[in-house]
Amino acid sequence: MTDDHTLAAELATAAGDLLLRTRDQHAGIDPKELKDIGDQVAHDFLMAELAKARPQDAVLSEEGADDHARLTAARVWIVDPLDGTREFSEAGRDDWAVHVALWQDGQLVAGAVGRPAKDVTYSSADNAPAAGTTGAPLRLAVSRSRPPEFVTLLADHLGAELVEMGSAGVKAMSVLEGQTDAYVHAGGQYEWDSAAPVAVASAHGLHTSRIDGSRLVYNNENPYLPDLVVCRPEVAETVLEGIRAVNRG
Ligand SMILES: Nc1ncnc2c1ncn2[C@@H]1O[C@H](COP(=O)(O)O)[C@@H](OP(=O)(O)O)[C@H]1O
Ligand SMILES: [Mg+2]
Repeated sequence: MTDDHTLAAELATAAGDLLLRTRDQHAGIDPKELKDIGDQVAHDFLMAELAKARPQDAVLSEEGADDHARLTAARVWIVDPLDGTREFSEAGRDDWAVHVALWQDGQLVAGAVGRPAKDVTYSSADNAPAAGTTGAPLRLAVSRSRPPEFVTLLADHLGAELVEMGSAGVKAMSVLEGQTDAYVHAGGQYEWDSAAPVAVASAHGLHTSRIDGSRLVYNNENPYLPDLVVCRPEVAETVLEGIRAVNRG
């Protein structure tokens, strides 16, 4: 049987290929319609494949009805079939992703972030350390369409640069690639936005937490998980101290 890390990566890659084909087939249609089609085809694909490969497991998907059987299940796949939906709908953009994570007995145990337009899938099966950084100033990955004011204040406090891009997965993986030093988000998000990125980032030795430094906890009854930090371990204390300072005002 395919192991969980490999399955997550295979599914993220295959759903990503499907999304690339879907985007080509529907080139030129109304972006709103393209977003809906993308969300749906990737969701349907992942649900069908997980039902085949892991029929006993529960699934929490951004695009599916929430089946509360997951709350007593030992294993739950947490998936965002298309993260960075807005960017997917804009011709030529490559900052969108497919997220597939597995939660088991209280923690994330496997995950993959597919970045189809770049032909790359990041996986918890790999544990190579994150790529190096250039040092000062710190670079913070931030939403291009709705940067939280909190992160702008943090960048001011730290003397950091903001690097704008779409998708939570793409932002977290930019830390892994050494393109940024930290991804800090606050003000709203759901478990599917961060589960796979956090599983992959932590497998590669990056720091992952809530903005108050506490552990990110998944498979809660309410999947709202509004904030997170993914960063290089050597800057974690600086970033968390900066967050405390911004919160103190
Ligand atoms: N304030 C907020 N409330 C809820 N979800 C948010 C949010 N800010 C960002 N997100 C979600 O986080 C993902 C990355 O967003 P961004 O690129 O703006 O940082 C998006 O997922 P989806 O594309 O799956 O909807 C987006 O919906
Ligand atoms: Mg998302």
